[in-house]
Amino acid sequence: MEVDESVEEEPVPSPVQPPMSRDRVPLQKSSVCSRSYFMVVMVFFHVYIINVIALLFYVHYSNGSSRKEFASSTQHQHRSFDRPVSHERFSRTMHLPRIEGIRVGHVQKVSLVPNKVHEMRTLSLKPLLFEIPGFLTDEECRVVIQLAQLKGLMESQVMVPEGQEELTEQLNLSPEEIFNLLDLNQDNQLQPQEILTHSRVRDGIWLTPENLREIYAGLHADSDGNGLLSLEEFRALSGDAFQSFLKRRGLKRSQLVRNSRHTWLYQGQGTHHVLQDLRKRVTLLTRLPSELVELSEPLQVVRYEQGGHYHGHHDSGPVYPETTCTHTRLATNSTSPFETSCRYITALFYLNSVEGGGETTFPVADNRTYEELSLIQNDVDLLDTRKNCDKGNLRVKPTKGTAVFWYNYLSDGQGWVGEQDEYSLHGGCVVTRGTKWVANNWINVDPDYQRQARYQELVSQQQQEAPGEPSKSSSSQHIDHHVEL
Ligand SMILES: O=C(O)CCC(=O)C(=O)O
Ligand SMILES: [Fe+2]
Repeated sequence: MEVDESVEEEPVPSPVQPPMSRDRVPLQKSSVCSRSYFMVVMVFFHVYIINVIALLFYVHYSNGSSRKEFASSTQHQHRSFDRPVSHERFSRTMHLPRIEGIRVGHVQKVSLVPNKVHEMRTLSLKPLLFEIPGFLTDEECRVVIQLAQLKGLMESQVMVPEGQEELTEQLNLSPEEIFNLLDLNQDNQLQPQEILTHSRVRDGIWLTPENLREIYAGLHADSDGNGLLSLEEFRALSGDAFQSFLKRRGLKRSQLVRNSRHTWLYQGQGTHHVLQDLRKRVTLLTRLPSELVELSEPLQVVRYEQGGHYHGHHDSGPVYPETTCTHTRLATNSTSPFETSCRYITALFYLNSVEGGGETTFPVADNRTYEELSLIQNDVDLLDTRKNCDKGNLRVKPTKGTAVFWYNYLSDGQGWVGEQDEYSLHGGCVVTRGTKWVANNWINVDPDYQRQARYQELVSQQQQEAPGEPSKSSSSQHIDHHVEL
């Protein structure tokens, strides 16, 4: 390419050049060079300074976060469990695998014990629910039942709940305020569903729509007879009118949410090998990290007599921003009123084959929609396992040695716990003949990753500080602070 050098050396003044340009002192070549040189040096100097600062930040923060890796059990920090730990961020190093259901009826082979292959059948996709026949041997069922009997079982639900009147008195609520609390859909009327839900949740008393009609009639509560309570009608009732009416009428165990006895069996080191084996098998089955399973609640063994039942419920509560989990409470120093047992998975074992009834019902499994208030209708209350088990979508027959397991939460799409799966609603149908023995293994995971991580880190530190001692943070707190659902 040819270059017209004359143009370079003697620029032709342009007619549109600003007048000032002519007056400029022509720059010497050497001064142009030194100016450019200065600019380049300055740019390099700034880039260098910025790099050094960035490097210092990187070193500072990367040291910090590597210390805070999830369950960094190799590191020994001299921090006791009682000392508060806060403002830590744990990088996401743990993911929760979720077993694929594929489709209802799909069977997958799983290897859980040497020389045996189990078949795992998908029972529903909403909730994700599986059945594994022969999960326990007959001998293992016998051992678990005998250990529970040896330990002793207690009533799963007390007849008279305490402390409710005190709360009402302390808060000094007006009838309007109580009415508003009960009016879930805020339509200024109390539907039977609203009263029934309240009674079941608050007192654990299972009123039926017929019971309610009987109470209204006995107390002359529904003066216009439309089946609803207006604020005026509600005001006319005294604060504990319902409770006093029920007390006068007498309360039977069959009118409670749950009519069974239960006990808890630890599954850690030093316990019967069958209990430890079961826990290992649950880890293999769920494919969850073993530390999660080990830090979960002990095994709950339940006995239903003839006539026993457990009405429809969720094993775990919904996730609100204020929700805290019982199992991670010690690690978070929280005193939230929204505390629940965060049970990611329920593994339920049938320890005997029941002669009559006693199925586990999943009334809305694989339903297209879920609407809480429409579960209770005047003619059919799908939550009632004494009356309406035959009307639900899915029932599992209790067969000795069979396990069922399901997810109580959906995934958050990033390998952690997401929203509660409302379709996991279930209950134990009334036992019409014989006795029913089951055991629950719940796997606790906090939907808040940071809280779960902090909890596990604290437990691992505690174990390093006092090796061999049972962790104050794990099984024992499930017993001490267990929230009955
Ligand atoms: O007894 C059953 O079939 C269900 C038990 C149950 O849901 C529970 O114990 O939470
Ligand atoms: Fe349950």
